[in-house]
Amino acid sequence: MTTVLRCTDLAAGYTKGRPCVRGLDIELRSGEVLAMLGPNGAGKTTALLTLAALLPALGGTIEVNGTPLRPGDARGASRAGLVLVPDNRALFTTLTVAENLRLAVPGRRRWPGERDRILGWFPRLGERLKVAAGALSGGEQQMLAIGRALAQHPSVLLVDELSMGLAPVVVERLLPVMRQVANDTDTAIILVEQHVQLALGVADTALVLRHGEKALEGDAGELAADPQRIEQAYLGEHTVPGGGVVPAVHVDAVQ
Ligand SMILES: Nc1ncnc2c1ncn2[C@@H]1O[C@H](COP(=O)(O)OP(=O)(O)OP(=O)(O)O)[C@@H](O)[C@H]1O
Repeated sequence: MTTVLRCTDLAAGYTKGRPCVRGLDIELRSGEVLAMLGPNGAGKTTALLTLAALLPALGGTIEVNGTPLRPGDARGASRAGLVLVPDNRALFTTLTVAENLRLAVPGRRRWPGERDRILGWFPRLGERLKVAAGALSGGEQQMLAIGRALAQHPSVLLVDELSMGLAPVVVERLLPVMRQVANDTDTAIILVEQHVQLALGVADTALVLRHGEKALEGDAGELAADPQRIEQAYLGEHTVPGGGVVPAVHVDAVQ
């Protein structure tokens, strides 16, 4: 597997000189699924927006397939194959499912083939092609948002909180599809996710951001088997008299 995305010492944020993400290194190979985890406000969305160059990096470098991206060059990032599914899903709510998909398919690609490829991952959308996107359920809207992103044949797909507003049972069905997409297409995927165990169940690797810095990274399966490490990375740890280290909150508190 080749490295498709490499970011080194990335600093990201909204004000020059005041990064809210610092020193972030990521190396992602084709077909690899990375779960980016961390508590609210840790900087996950900021990191994704910066990788997609929708926010100019405040420091560090981002390379896609060995080519450096210019900070804030969103068009260049998209041409290089970085595609973001934002947490608001960014659909044309008054257009139908078919129209939303059609608009995402570059002209040179044949529409029916592309549509059928996407419906292969999301057959439910096939039953809803003539329905306005705004009338879909939350899960169907998420399928459509991901389908639109896949129509662009990304080499790196960045998915911000797939589970936002969805029932856990829907998330349980959707996350494995992301694994399937990575397997089928060799697309590398970064999943920003609050459902820690579900995300670890489909990812190859995981990292935890806390206060804008990487607090933990490793093999997803190993981390899934050791929830206390995740919990400590989320919540920090404090020492108790006698020198022991205890997590601040019980492991079940981390979804
Ligand atoms: N548009 C913005 N302008 C200024 N600061 C922002 C903006 N958006 C987010 N922030 C700040 O950046 C920091 C990181 O936020 P970010 O949304 O990246 O975290 P997150 O890990 O994605 O959190 P959540 O899980 O709640 O979405 C926070 O301190 C947040 O208040």
